[in-house]
Amino acid sequence: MPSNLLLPAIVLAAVAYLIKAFYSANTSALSTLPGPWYSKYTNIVLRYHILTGRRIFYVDALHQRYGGVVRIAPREVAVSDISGIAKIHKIGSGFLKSEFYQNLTPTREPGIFAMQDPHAHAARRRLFARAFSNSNLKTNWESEVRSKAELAVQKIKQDAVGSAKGADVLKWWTLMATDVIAHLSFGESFHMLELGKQTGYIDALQAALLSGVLRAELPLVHTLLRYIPTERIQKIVTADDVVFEYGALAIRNMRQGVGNAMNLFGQMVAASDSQEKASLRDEDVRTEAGNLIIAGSDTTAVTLTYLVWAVLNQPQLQADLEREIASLSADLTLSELEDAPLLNSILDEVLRLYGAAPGALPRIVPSQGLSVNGFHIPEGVEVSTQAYTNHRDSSIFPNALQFDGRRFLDKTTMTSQQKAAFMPFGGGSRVCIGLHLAWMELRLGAALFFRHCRGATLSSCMSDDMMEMDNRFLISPKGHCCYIRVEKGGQEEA
Ligand code: HEM
Repeated sequence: MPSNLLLPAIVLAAVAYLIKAFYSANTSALSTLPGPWYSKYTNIVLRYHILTGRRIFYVDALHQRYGGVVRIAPREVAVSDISGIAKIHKIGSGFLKSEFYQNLTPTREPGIFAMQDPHAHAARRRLFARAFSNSNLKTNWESEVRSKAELAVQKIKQDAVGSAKGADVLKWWTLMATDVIAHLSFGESFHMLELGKQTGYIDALQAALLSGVLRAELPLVHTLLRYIPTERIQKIVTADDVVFEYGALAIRNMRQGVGNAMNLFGQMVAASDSQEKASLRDEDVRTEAGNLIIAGSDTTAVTLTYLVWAVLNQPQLQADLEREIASLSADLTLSELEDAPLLNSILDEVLRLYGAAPGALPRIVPSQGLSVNGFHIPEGVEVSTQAYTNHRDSSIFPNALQFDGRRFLDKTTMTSQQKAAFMPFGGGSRVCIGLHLAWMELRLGAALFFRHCRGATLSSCMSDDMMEMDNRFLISPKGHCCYIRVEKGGQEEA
């Protein structure tokens, strides 16, 4: 082409592209959905908020402005309407998890968290269900969980008493929750609570997760990073391999383990028939062991951290909770904790406002489409719901933005709307499989803390700003810490 025609050709191509983009944006079946004008053309604004850790706030603000159904990107719709949420998450709805999950999880094969095929997922779920049932956890794992929670609180107390800065509860809850789920997955403790820091395997797991976020949100950047030969970058892009190799330990303990050395997979296999056994191959155990650690560590740790922070911000509530815990037996049995009214009400309230996974749970609309609020969303579009918005809806929860530790004291008064909106552990067939384990850790961690660290206060270095939520699928405090102090002599039981 003669060089004097090159520029006009480029301009013409650009104009044609813009006309096509404009045409398809305005004739698409989604063009009538409410939302900001740019969401018809680009996902760049949404991606910007995801990468800056502010997706939940951005989408929530769009719901406040545009209502319960909002187009947030050309092929993505956010739904906060309760009837829409029920349709998306109900069992057998046909709304499958989107590709997002597979990109996010750092393994070669999709594990239970990311699987899309409903039959394969249901089979894996059945296999896991026994091991994660409340009764199995109580019989086989309560003493491990309890001793780790006791050690975590002992470490918190050691750091908190008499020191100016105090103890970082986020650090100790993270080591506790990671030690718990690592022990269950691998069949032996990583002893991170004893070491006071995380192991190289957990470093690799976190790097693999970071690599997954990049793969999900910025695939081109992820590919290019492979060619940058610095040690730091290579650690991130090759972290998958470290995680995969380490999984061999889970396989060995599944086969050889007895008693405490047996892991959850060993228990699953022992309780399954030969067909089910065959469905759990060695590479699945590697995958699942890593995934369970990701799903079961920061989630519980962050929730416990916000619990301490929220309660310490309300001295009267703190005193009442400490009194309730002090009135229980020296053993703090699980059944006592399950029946402790204020403890459980506070935990529900923490899960409402600060549950660790309040963000988008993306699903793909099935062939019949989704009709909600008078709009029709066609097959193939990605729809997502976020508990952050529903849990803060004041037409559902009165004074929704206020942390009210007594809100759930009498759960028989919960309205059907409240029950439908309350989804800290997700819903339907993909509801959190670790929720009984989470509740065990939350109850034990909180009760032991408020028994042994009575009168704790937030350290003077803490500000509300540091506890603002950073949202990267899960939430975590922006300041990456939560320091508390206990006065000498003030920590003993009354
Ligand atoms: C307070 C703590 C926790 C919270 C708030 C939480 C929250 C959630 C949520 C919202 C989901 C649904 C995700 C979706 O639909 O996309 C989920 C799924 C899941 N969670 Fe948890 N979780 C917690 C603790 C745990 C623990 C301790 C484990 C350990 C095993 C765990 C393992 C899983 C797994 C494997 C899934 C995927 C289930 C499936 O797709 O079938 N979670 N969790």
